[in-house]
Amino acid sequence: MKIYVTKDKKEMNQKAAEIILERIQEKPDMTLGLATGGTPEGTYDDLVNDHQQHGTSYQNITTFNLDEYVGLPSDDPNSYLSYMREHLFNHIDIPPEQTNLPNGTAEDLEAECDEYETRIHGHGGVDLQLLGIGENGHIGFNEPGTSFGSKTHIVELAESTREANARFFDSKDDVPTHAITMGIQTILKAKEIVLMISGERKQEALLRLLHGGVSEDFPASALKEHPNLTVIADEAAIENKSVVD
Ligand SMILES: N[C@@H]1[C@@H](O)[C@H](O)[C@@H](COP(=O)(O)O)O[C@@H]1O
Repeated sequence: MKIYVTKDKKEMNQKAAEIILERIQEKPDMTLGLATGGTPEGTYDDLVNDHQQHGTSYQNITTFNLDEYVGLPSDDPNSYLSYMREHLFNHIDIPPEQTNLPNGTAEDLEAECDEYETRIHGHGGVDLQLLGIGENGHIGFNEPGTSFGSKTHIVELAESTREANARFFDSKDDVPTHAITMGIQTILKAKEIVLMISGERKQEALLRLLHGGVSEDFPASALKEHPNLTVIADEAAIENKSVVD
């Protein structure tokens, strides 16, 4: 595991954008795994700025998002498809048919999960997966207790996750109860993983990731066994500097 500590969230986001841009330069038809939430917003802003200023092209890039809520129409402002359009897709030259998210309104959700998993691997897998982390250590929407062997599946969201995500909705009751998420095994198959961790609320999760054991009680600990993991944490996520020494 490689770890970078940045002064603040802005620098954390910039570092992740730099890594993504380097990989695009090396492989202009790469497959990018994308995440949502508050953490990567600044990274998407940086990619959009770079596209506008330096013209980095996404014409040959394919993206696969980690997850999507169940039951939100795709044009709902809180769907992850809307998030991705607002923060990235509408501002770069990626053809819409090369952007992939699970369909949370599919009639047969189980079949949708199988199809999404097959689509990812049929495409040759993810080259670089961008990740955030939940306060309880969830990655994607894989809550504590999820099998490390899991593939794309339907999950019931933990109350704490619905509470944490309520800030994007009018109230907690509006947060969907279920989501489709890549499984932990799906995520681990990415050739490279970049995990961003920002802010005081994530201190415990970072501490546990760096110093705890590998256990299904803490989904992010699965990442410790990945051969190409980069963690980018801002200073606010570090309670005590010695944790990264
Ligand atoms: N499904 C997403 C995750 O992909 C994200 O990493 C995490 C942290 O979110 P945030 O970055 O807003 O703290 O929770 C959400 O529920």
